[in-house]
Amino acid sequence: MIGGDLKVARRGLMFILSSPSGAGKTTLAERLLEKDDEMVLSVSATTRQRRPGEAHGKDYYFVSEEEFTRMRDEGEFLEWANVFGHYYGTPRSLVEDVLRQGKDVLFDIDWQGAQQLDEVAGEDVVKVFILPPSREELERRLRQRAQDPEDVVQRRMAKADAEMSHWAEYDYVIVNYDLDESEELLRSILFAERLKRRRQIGLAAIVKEMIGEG
Ligand SMILES: Nc1ncnc2c1ncn2[C@@H]1O[C@H](COP(=O)(O)OP(=O)(O)OP(=O)(O)O)[C@@H](O)[C@H]1O
Ligand SMILES: Nc1nc2c(ncn2[C@@H]2O[C@H](COP(=O)(O)O)[C@@H](O)[C@H]2O)c(=O)[nH]1
Repeated sequence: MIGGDLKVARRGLMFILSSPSGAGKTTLAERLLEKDDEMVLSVSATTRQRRPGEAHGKDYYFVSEEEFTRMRDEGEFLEWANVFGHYYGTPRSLVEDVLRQGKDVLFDIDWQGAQQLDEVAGEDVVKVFILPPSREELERRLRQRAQDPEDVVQRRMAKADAEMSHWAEYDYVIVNYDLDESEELLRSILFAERLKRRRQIGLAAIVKEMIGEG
């Protein structure tokens, strides 16, 4: 995408979106992916129930607790956490494959996962926190999504403060007032991060060819 066909070889990055449930990160992730062929979504495994419209292998790998435990114990996850009473984990293999191709991986994970990826992948990680405009708007969005029963909505609202208290651990923070504006801001962050000198590993060879060795 950047540089058209004549691309400078670059190191792929790990682009993490976190937010309290309902702030809009899944919607923003879908929008980012729609127009970007250099980024691939990390599809997590989870033990939670499938929501209407969700597909196995696209939104999540829906697995039993036994299967999740087996995957965890065999080291198949790059990170994993218990969120809202269910297990969620990032399968290692896709992430490693995509990064090896010099492409980026997009993660929709909570603060616990973001901390773990930071520990294992440090320099390759870019963390963005999405805040809702207000608590009232967060609750409205959770309800209008109309995919969770009332007790689940209540539980997620009760956990929103705990998730939001981690905002300062992130590199960037976007208050998601308007989807179009937030999408544009996210894309700006992504493009700037791709252009960081240390990620453009093909630059040295290009410059060497232009100016010679000395
Ligand atoms: N800026 C916005 N203005 C109005 N509605 C929005 C905005 N952003 C997202 N929404 C809506 O809010 C609802 C929740 O969004 P979404 O499912 O993307 O949240 P999420 O952060 O991924 O939640 P979860 O962590 O539970 O997966 C959706 O119905 C979405 O269309
Ligand atoms: N640490 C991880 N958190 C994850 C992962 N996959 C999703 N999540 C987070 O869980 C909550 C709830 O998601 P929902 O789809 O049930 O609404 C949300 O904050 C996700 O970001 C994961 O692999 N690891």
